[in-house]
Amino acid sequence: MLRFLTAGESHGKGLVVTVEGVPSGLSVTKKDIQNELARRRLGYGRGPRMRFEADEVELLTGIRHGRSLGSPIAIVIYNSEWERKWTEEMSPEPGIPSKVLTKPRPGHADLSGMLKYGFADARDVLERASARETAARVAAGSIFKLMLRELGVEILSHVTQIGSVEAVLSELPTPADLELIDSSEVRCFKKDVEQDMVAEIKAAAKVGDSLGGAAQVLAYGVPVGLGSHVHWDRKLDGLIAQALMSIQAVKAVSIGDGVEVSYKRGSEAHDAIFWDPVSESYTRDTHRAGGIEGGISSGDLITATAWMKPLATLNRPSIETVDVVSKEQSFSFKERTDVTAVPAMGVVAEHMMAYVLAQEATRKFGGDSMAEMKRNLTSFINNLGSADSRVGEG
Ligand SMILES: Cc1cc2nc3c(=O)[nH]c(=O)nc-3n(C[C@H](O)[C@H](O)[C@H](O)COP(=O)(O)O)c2cc1C
Ligand SMILES: C=C(O[C@@H]1CC(C(=O)O)=C[C@@H](OP(=O)(O)O)[C@H]1O)C(=O)O
Repeated sequence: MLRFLTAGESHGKGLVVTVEGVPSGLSVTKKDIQNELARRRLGYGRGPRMRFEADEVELLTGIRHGRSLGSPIAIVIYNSEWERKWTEEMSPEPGIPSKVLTKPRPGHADLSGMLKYGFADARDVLERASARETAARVAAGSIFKLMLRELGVEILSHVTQIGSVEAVLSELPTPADLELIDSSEVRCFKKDVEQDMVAEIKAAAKVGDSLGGAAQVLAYGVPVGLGSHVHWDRKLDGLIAQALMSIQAVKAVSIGDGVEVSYKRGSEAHDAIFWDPVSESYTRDTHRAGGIEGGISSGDLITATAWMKPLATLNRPSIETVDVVSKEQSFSFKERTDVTAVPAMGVVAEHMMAYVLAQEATRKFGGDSMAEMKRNLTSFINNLGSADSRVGEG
């Protein structure tokens, strides 16, 4: 089964990710991974770190001469600041930190993590809770995207909301629009809204505040049949929701028209089915269900939206908290922070969607090599509708 595991602290030496179950023969280069990591650093409103963080990648195992071997792939992403600033504070050697953080930040994992793991220093929690970890997810996800591309699937994302500014689209972006989206300061497909979003971020930054928002992920070319209706934990919509919700600060996820569809009547809420004699396949001219019915991909465009809360750390005296030693009412310690990270969250969401789809594709089409997996997919597609020969008889 395809799976991945990340390790690493935000200000440690680096992040590590191990990816297991990638078939042999997939073309993977360091450049492919670096390109996706560079996309994650995009977005107006990020803090100072994204200006110097280089996400330096090292491919340790599982890839030889640019192709996967079918063995576990291990990747390291070095943290650019480690050598300069963090060798003492984050040292694995026995010792005492020079600064102990005793005023947990509301909205972060600090206090719950300290209580759960028995720490008196919030840094013991925040280093791992930080969304720095999403760089490792994107490194893994870039491999899943390459796998999916071989199967004809392309995934993209775009920002649909920052703070109170929404981008209402008449047409959804396609993979051909990805470059245009990435060239937007806020990764917004609607150019006339982009400047309003930037203005909203500037206004929040000016008063030391933060913003949330939303990004939509679209997966084109997903074949029918990923996920399953037979068990609750195999439903594709459930798997996507979990993957996107696991991204730091994401607080809501919808599939297709999601919340919006609940306001409609049934007659207006579903995607009618048509037969296209040219392509000899079923088609839909609306995408309300987000490409998933009964937990199974329908062959239609998959869409999901993730909503992010306004970031909890502020560039001004923060939200009230308690000092865990003195128990005195206080303000949380100050950490470097982004004003908003919605554009980056969209990129991370793409890669988490890629994980779910690649994992389900592996489950459905199997194979130890990419060639075998592609043969299995082609055979499945070519035989669609012919599985039960009794249909149409009697
Ligand atoms: C790409 C990205 C960057 C983030 N940057 C910050 C940040 O600079 N400051 C902050 O307070 N939270 C930031 N967050 C959110 C926190 O990591 C998150 O709120 C925290 O770990 C608590 O998790 P929860 O909000 O999911 O409960 C970021 C999240 C993402 C996805
Ligand atoms: C490091 C990243 O994001 C970080 C996520 C983050 C948080 O609290 O989640 C807080 C900030 O950390 P720092 O204090 O090191 O600047 C962000 O920069 C990254 O995305 O690579």
